[in-house]
Amino acid sequence: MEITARPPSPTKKYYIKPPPPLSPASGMPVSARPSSRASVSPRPSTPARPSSSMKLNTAVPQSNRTPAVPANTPVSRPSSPVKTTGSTNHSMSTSASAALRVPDRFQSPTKLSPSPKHLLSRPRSQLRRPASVAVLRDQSDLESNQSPSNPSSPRLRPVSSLGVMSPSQQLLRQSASLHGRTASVSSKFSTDSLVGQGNVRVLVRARPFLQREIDAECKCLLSMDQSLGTTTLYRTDDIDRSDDGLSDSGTLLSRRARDVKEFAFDESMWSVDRMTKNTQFVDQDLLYDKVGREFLDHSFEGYHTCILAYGQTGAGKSYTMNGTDEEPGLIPRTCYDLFRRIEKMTTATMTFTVKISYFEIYNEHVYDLLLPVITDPPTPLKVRESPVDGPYVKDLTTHSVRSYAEVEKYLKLGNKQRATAATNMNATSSRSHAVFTIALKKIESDPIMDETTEETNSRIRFVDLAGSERANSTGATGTRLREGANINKSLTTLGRVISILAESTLGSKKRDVVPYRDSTLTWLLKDNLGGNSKTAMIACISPCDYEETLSTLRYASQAKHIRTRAVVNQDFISAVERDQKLVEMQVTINKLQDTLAQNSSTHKQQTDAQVLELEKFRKVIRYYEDKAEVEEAKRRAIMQENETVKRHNRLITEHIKDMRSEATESMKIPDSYMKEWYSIMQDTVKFRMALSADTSRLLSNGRELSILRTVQVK
Ligand SMILES: Nc1ncnc2c1ncn2[C@@H]1O[C@H](COP(=O)(O)OP(=O)(O)OP(=O)(O)O)[C@@H](O)[C@H]1O
Repeated sequence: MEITARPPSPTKKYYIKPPPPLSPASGMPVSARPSSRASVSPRPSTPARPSSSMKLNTAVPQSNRTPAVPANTPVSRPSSPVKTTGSTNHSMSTSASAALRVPDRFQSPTKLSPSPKHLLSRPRSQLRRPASVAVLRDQSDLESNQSPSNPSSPRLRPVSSLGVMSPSQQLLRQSASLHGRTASVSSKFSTDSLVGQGNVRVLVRARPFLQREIDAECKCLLSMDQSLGTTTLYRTDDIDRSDDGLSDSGTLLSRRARDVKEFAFDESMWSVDRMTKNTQFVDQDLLYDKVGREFLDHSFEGYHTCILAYGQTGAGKSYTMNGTDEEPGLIPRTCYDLFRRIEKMTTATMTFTVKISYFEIYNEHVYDLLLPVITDPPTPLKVRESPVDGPYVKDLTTHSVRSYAEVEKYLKLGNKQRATAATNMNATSSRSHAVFTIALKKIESDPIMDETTEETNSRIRFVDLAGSERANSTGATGTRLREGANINKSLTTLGRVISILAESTLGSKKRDVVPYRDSTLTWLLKDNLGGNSKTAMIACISPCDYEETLSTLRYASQAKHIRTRAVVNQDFISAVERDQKLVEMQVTINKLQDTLAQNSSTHKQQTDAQVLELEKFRKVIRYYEDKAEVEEAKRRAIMQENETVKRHNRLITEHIKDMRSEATESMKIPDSYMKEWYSIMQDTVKFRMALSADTSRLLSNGRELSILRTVQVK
């Protein structure tokens, strides 16, 4: 497991391959970066490098390859997320020998339906891709993909089979032709693919009826014209439609014409039922052909890509992106195809590394879905902005993967950890926006023949948005209600971002600030919505919910006006610069080693001093410990002595008691003596009393006598 490093410093010097000079179809500058980022100086004009896959088959002479950039023309690349250095220790080359482990269900067509054939079953000869897209087209590739059930004819009906078109359909066709987008699907956006800038591709997919809708006898409110990419929505099924949806005159008849809404998209994909006449049923396989394969092509060309699934809750977003075990969706199919191509393209001079990450935005907080152990409660991650790479999730884990089986393991883990809950509308409703990212790095170098090392970094992003919902439809209360409010808030911000970006594309004079920062979702998708990315939105709709479907279609309709400017994220390093870089890196390594060695010697000295100090302390402690022991011994001796003295005292006390009692015993006076003594005492008292009486008589006599004498003297 790896932790994403902070994006590299913007001061790094890179050489950027210049875009092809002009698009032959549009005459527009090819791969032009937005003017705000125009500080990038282009490399000296060189012929466009042939795509790698083309090289595989056509053996382009090395001398024809892009010449080395002179070492004195470095340019700084302010906005490209391409890294020629940094986190190389994490990267892992996927060599030809690396086993591409294919799960059983992809290996045996008889076992389970999603066999390789199932995943990639459409013959490449039938694929409707822009001419510019380079793909493997060798014979084995074609053979391995030949579908027996569908040997030659694409499942598209010819335009001529549509009959007479309604005026609005004709208008749509005219307008499409005016913009160079004819009904021929194969020509759609080829120009955009060449120049790397173009509108967000918008595809609409209508899902089948769910059991509860069948039980409620809901009626289908949709029809599609796939050749024009139009989707028509009716308020009720109260329309006069013949089997093919057209009246005798060929026009759609509605009694409530004002409630019929018609929208044109790049693709309108019918997945409602296989029985609808003149309508091609879009299963997971065909869906991958329509959008997944082409976007993977772009990734191999070096473009950042993003596919978003938008729609009402229960409209089929998760089914479209992830699918089921039996019917894998866009993400597993893309990953499977990715490793299949890597296996074929890896050579001694061309290697690939693949890293993945998966996070969700739940209640406006970002959570890593690929952490093996999630804390309870889970820790939200912070969103930071780098001047080079724009907004990114700090500390999000990225995982190097070498086979589809490894990706599948991570996907399962992530999907298991994603917040889902049952609502009235969907038994497994996603309560968060999930973003699965594949970082693909292609390194081409031929040390013998070629002077340059070419590095192409592209990012494939799949965004499964949480469903827009009305609280009364979902029956949400409490936590679900709060989740729903947050979901709606971020989707509303996404809507505002889309609307402002669309207005600016349509040349509105009003220059509103795009409120990317108003929600975590739009902030993290900033580049995909209005910057360096080829982006597709798949609007998933229910066949029988007028209001929600209308709102989704309006949303999607605005999104198709957004224009992004994707550039090939490619860097060239000349042999001289590469060597210089190696020398620089070696110098840095040496410096670091010196610092480490210095640090360790200083550290050793410090440690020795500390050890001495510690020893001193230990000695002091030992001294005090010894002292304490002696004191303790003394204390114990005194205690013992004390005890002995106490015992001694007790004995003496007892002895004294004995002696006293003995003495008392020996000093006892016989009763006769006592009686005698008593009578003597009584006599004594009597005598005293008599004496006292006599004395007082004598005294009174004496007083009388003295009075007499006094009188006598006088
Ligand atoms: N194209 C389809 N073919 C067959 N079944 C489909 C299709 N689209 C959707 N479903 C089914 O419809 C149900 C709802 O689809 P899903 O869970 O993908 O909706 P959601 O838009 O992701 O909803 P939420 O936003 O609530 O997560 C699922 O049972 C799914 O299998």
